[in-house]
Amino acid sequence: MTAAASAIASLPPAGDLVTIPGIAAPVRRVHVPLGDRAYDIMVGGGVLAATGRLVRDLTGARRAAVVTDETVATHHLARLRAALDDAGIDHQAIILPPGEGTKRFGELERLLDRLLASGIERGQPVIALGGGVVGDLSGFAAAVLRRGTCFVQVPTTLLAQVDSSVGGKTGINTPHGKNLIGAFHQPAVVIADTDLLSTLPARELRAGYAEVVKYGAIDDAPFFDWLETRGTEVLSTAGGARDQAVARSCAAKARIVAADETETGQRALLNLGHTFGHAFEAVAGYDGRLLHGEAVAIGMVLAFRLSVRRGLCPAADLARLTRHLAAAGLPVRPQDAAGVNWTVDGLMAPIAQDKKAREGRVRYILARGIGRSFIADDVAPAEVATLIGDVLAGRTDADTSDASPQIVSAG
Ligand SMILES: NC(=O)c1ccc[n+]([C@@H]2O[C@H](COP(=O)([O-])OP(=O)(O)OC[C@H]3O[C@@H](n4cnc5c(N)ncnc54)[C@H](O)[C@@H]3O)[C@@H](O)[C@H]2O)c1
Ligand SMILES: O=C(O)C(=O)C[C@@H](O)[C@H](O)[C@H](O)COP(=O)(O)O
Ligand SMILES: [Zn+2]
Repeated sequence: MTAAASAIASLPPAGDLVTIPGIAAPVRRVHVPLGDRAYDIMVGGGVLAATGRLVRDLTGARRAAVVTDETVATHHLARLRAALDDAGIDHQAIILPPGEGTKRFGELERLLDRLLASGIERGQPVIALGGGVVGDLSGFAAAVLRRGTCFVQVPTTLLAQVDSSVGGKTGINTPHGKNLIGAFHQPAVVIADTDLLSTLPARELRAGYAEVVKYGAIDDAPFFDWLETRGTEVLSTAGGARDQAVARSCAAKARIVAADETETGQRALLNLGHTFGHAFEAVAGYDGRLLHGEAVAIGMVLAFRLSVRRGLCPAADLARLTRHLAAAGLPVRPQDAAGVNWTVDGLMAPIAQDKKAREGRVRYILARGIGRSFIADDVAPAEVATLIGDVLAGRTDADTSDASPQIVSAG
């Protein structure tokens, strides 16, 4: 990863440090101030063991349903079950197939059937143990089960710890596009045990890192600077820098969500790279060839390239973003995902379905530079089609040629 000219050693810590009985290290607590739906995100190594007590103290529930996937169950379900047993919470585990393909209607129906069969009540939490797929699907199931059932997130991927477990967006994909069916349903608490990331494959870690970089690119230039220096540690080493990056990301998301819970305005900034990224995912077919975070990395580069073309953003900032993502081992152009038949028309169709559209006009998150993103509602489809066509044809703009990246691999 590029060493920034000036070493940025530290960032002000996010959240506050709390001690939880039975947990060796202090835990960082980030608050999401949402009135009667306010909750805490608990970040730190080992905090999983406190899940039962935290859930019991918050909800008073003595029963719960744990939803997870086969891979996560192998690694981490036994410890969550022990934590629930410790607190006297009777529970049943529902284990889903892993991967993006699970975020669909058929699986939602099967999950709802199993939750109903378990007899779980509204006040008894559905606990999502897994990545964004488990979180989005089971959060949506909780949102519609008995018209709203208590929900708890125990995220196990970097992406889920920094993004999908926070903010209450839940839902499923359809052949028309990503997350087109869903609901806002906030969790009662988020328990982000960063030790769980030790079993996560390096490719998944890198995909989650794209959403970390996103926060810097949206409105936190000092965080982006810091990532340029400490990103390798975030990707390769448990503890220290990784925990800091998770807490900083959660604090950034909490701040934006608290100001605009249901995305009537500024929350759309969290969609930087997603109008393009979701289209890439839809065309790639949710089959693992292109992960969500990878699609977001490519999408952010396109959003910055569009901003440069419009004369809004210095080309140097596009180059810097591209270099940092590529150095982290992330794809930066659609062609980097092999085996997908990319076409302009194929990508424009899901873009037209984007949820940020107003009166038929798709809005994009553009940038005046790193940390200076904004919502643009004057981007014409033809401008986007030209951009995508140029990128697919490998035509780079003369002033935005990217410096060759130094690839590093995650741990
Ligand atoms: N709701 C939101 O605000 C939001 C935000 C960002 C992304 N998302 C959604 O999240 C999804 C992507 O989430 P993801 O990247 O976590 O993918 P994922 O849930 O598919 O998890 C990635 C893979 O890692 C495995 N895994 C999970 N934790 C593991 C662990 N600790 N050790 C070993 N393997 C583990 C899973 O079984 C899976 O195969 C997408 O559907 C995206 O749309 C939602
Ligand atoms: O929480 C948000 O708001 C986001 O946009 C976060 C995104 O990283 C995430 O991928 C989200 O699921 C996208 O939301 P969508 O409304 O565009 O489907
Ligand atoms: Zn995302």
